Amino acid sequence: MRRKVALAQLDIQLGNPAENYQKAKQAIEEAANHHADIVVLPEMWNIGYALDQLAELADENGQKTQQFFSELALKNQINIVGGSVAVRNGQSFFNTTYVYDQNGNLISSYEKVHLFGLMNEDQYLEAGQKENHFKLAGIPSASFICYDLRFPEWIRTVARYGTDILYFPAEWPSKRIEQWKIMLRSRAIENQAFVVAVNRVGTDLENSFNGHSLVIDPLGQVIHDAGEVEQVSYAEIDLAQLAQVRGPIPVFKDRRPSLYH
Ligand SMILES: O=C(O)CCC(=O)C(=O)O
Repeated sequence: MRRKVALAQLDIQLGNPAENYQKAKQAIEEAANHHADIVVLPEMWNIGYALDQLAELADENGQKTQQFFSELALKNQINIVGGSVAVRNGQSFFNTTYVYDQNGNLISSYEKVHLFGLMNEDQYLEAGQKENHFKLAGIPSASFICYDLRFPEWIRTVARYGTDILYFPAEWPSKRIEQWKIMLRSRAIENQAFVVAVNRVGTDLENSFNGHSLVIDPLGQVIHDAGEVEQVSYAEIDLAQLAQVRGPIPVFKDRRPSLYH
């Protein structure tokens, strides 16, 4: 089984949802025109890290984003891993992913579990409490958000169900991009899964972002690097590779969870 994934490496406009929804719409339509099966967006694409404007700008109960994805997925017959958006729930704010199938149905959602203090998330956001495992385009998958990447025990907790693609939407700053690449490759190798990771480009008030959205195979080989410009780019995943990798080295079967703390 093969699947074509589209990586929407966007230049997110700080505190400008109108422009960002327009960019996301164009990217999803472009991916569909290129016959991608799945399109993936970056983290916090609706407003960027305008955390001090959450009260005015966060999406109330995620309603606007959910309607936006549902309509675009159905109209364009494309599966969407919707990066993440800033969402308001009552008095709390979350960094939330929505996943839609090509019929416009909400498949799952996820609230970022590990908040990144260096970008002040812990001062403004509530942390999520649950994992995000789902089947999309026929593929058992899981998604995380950016800083979650530094917690291999969290990734493994979700991946142990049998997960073929791990998605990582992010706003990962340029200055630590080598760590991004190394850790993404490690998560692919140790979980014997494909990794699809979508970062942003551009700048905000504090950081610059240089993309390098990646698709990595279960051996840890980078099969696609989106480079450093704003673009939608594509990679084909051959899921038959999973059995070839997992057969001779059955990592999940050989685990000794009773010894781990
Ligand atoms: O862990 C890092 O270095 C970057 C994390 C990050 O930027 C985020 O979680 O938004």
